[in-house]
Amino acid sequence: NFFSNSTIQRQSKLRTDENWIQEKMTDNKTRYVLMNRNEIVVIPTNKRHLTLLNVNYEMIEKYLPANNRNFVFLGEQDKQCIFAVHLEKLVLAEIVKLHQEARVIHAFPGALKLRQDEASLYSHAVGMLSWQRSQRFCSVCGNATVIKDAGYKLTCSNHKCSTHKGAVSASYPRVDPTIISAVISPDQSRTVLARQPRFPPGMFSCIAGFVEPGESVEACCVREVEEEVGLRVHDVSYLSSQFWPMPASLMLGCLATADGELSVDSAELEDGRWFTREEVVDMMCGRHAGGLFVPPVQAIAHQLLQTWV
Ligand SMILES: NC(=O)c1ccc[n+]([C@@H]2O[C@H](COP(=O)([O-])OP(=O)(O)OC[C@H]3O[C@@H](n4cnc5c(N)ncnc54)[C@H](O)[C@@H]3O)[C@@H](O)[C@H]2O)c1
Repeated sequence: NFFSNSTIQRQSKLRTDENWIQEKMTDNKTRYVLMNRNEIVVIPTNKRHLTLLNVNYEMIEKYLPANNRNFVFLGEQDKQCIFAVHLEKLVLAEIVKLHQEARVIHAFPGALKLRQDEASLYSHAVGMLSWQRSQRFCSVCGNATVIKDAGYKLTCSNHKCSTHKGAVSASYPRVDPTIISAVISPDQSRTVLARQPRFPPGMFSCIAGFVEPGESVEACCVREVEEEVGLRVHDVSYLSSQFWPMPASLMLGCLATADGELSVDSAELEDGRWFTREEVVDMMCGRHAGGLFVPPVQAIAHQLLQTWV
């Protein structure tokens, strides 16, 4: 699935080798992916496609943050190391000026125009860098955290902090498991799609929700479908997963059969309906008579519906 098809070798065992990381960081063959929160630096390849700007160490040396903050080693591809770095907006603007066709764009929907492998680099980077930004201080004593393992571990800078003695001695990157399900009628002829108020007008999607502690994927699917559209799910089968960089959901794609009376939770959803297979095909192809549509091909919601139709 899109955002989850990286072709890099993550080389996780080398993250603890500080000398190797330092050497690769400053090697001019190394490539840097630049971002600022939800923005990325790209070069248009044609009207519909973008590529990430390639920058080497020399080009960004003076902008690199102190103490390796906002910085992560993504991995190696064709013997070239790839790092990602979060830079201030003004810095990105300055770098862009040096590259004729480069521009800073909003990652959504911009990242949907990247090649699959670059979209996966972006999702890896945004998941890591947003986690680092959210963990600047120790949750036990409030002192600043220190980055370790090429960006993959944070420890407390206060050596007297109890985290240095306890089992939970460090903070690791966070991934939020989330179910997303195509909910199908028992006769297989219809599926339920719903829309949240924040969706673009006309867009309907599959039922989704975060897994809670103590829940299996199946139990979460049963609960979310019941909560959101009032239907009882009989069986759930897992299809595939997608890392969704908003900022770090792991979408667990399921198919489920459900019956009962549709009852939409109006606190969370603006609308929810049964759609026939034919309607869904029209929505996927952008030719629905009422102008309704489903998420784009890059979203696992689209892939689940594709499997069902
Ligand atoms: N890739 C796809 O096809 C696709 C389709 C639908 C939804 N999604 C993603 O699935 C996720 C969940 O969808 P949703 O519609 O329920 O989202 P949502 O963002 O509307 O969240 C629903 C509720 O869950 C709680 N919540 C928010 N963040 C949480 C977290 N990290 N952990 C636990 N609870 C949290 C909040 O109370 C929030 O109101 C979102 O990230 C959304 O972007 C992806």
